Amino acid sequence: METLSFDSSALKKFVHPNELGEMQAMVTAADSELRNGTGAGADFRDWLYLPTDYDKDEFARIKAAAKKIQADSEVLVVIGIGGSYLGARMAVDFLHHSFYQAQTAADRKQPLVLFAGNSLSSSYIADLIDVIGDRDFSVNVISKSGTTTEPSIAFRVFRQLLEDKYGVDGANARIYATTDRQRGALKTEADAEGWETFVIPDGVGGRFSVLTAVGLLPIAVSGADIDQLMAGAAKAEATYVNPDLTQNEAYQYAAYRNILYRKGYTTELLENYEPNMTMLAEWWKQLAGESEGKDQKGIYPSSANFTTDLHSLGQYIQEGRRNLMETVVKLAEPNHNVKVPSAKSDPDGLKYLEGKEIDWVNTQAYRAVVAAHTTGGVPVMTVNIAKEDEFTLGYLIYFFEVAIAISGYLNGINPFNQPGVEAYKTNMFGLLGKPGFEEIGEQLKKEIND
Ligand SMILES: O=P(O)(O)OC[C@H]1O[C@](O)(CO)[C@@H](O)[C@@H]1O
Repeated sequence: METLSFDSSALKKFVHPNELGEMQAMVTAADSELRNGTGAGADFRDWLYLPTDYDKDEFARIKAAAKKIQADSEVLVVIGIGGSYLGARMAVDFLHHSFYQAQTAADRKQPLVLFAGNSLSSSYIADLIDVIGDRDFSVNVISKSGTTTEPSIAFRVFRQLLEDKYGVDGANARIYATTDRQRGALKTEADAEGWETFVIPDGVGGRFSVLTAVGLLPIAVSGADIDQLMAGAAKAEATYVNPDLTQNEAYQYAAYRNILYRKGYTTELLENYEPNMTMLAEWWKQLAGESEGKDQKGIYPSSANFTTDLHSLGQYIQEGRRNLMETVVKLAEPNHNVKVPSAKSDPDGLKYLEGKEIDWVNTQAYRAVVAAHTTGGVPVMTVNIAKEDEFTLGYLIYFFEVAIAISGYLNGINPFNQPGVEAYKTNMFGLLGKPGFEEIGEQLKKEIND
């Protein structure tokens, strides 16, 4: 099958055949805003050409650094939050063994890539230190701003750990900083300490940065093929250039989700039938939520993992409030095919499935769910993907990035800023007593009777 195909055939009950064509003028305008830079946030569109127009020298340095880390470390601790972590995290899950973290070093062959700085949980940090134990490790600290609280705190902890284990010079040789090309606290410190640095390009926002060093270094360290990842993305870049809705499936997806949104389907669930795509949905949730949720509007991005969640959320999806739409990422070819075994007796009534591939059962479940949810009033779209390999993942990443950007313009917002995330940070700095935020802190403490 093709690397990716978008299937909207289950939308018939919800979208009249003429509606897609009626979106064409708006889609053409959104495409022009995106590609000609006439839309809001135009300075942050460099991800659009990233699969082909990237720094080849840096790409070679990423591979060299990955080789060094593979040679001298059993663990790579990747420190970052939001767009500075989700892409690498979802890619490592998508591309490796379902029990990647539980595999022995010999089976995994490459360093274990673990993540920190994506919460403020002290137990998580302590447990991660425990899991590293005596093993050799390196740190990749990733932050565009260089001042984000969660990764900054984690970096202090793991830098200290490195220095205790290897001394200051030894630690400095094991720290890799991915940050702004020239500005920011992290860049300044990296230059002063001699850490190897990689760049988050100016024109690429965090949630669009997985195909920069942000994602590429950890993904390469995990042993995945980043050439293939970029090749898949490059194929998608070439495929999704035509604004004609009959030709461009990424734009179709953008148009349909906006058609549905305007009919009251305000929450979109990204769904999978493969547990190792759970983090794919988390990555997509930031991409969609931070891009589109502003000016008091936007589709709320949520997710569900099937068939697991059919036994928890399934009831709500089938019969709850009718504001849901679903987008399934459906895998065509699993990495392994296991069959339902034969048994001597049939107490579980599974005789009729003996010898059948479990993936075939999975696909019948998907087909059954699409039919049931459609009947229940939930529109379902499907993104069919060929394989769980690097090429397909690169393609899929680009599909979602370009679709969400077009979708944002269709809804009349700036898809590339995120002003809303500052509100909690300002309050938190006030409560923490950060210099410059004292007044806000005092005011808040009064409000919450602290
Ligand atoms: O890379 P940084 O600057 O640490 O930011 C991490 C994340 O935090 C945000 O700025 C939101 O707080 C995201 O947009 C970004 O992906």
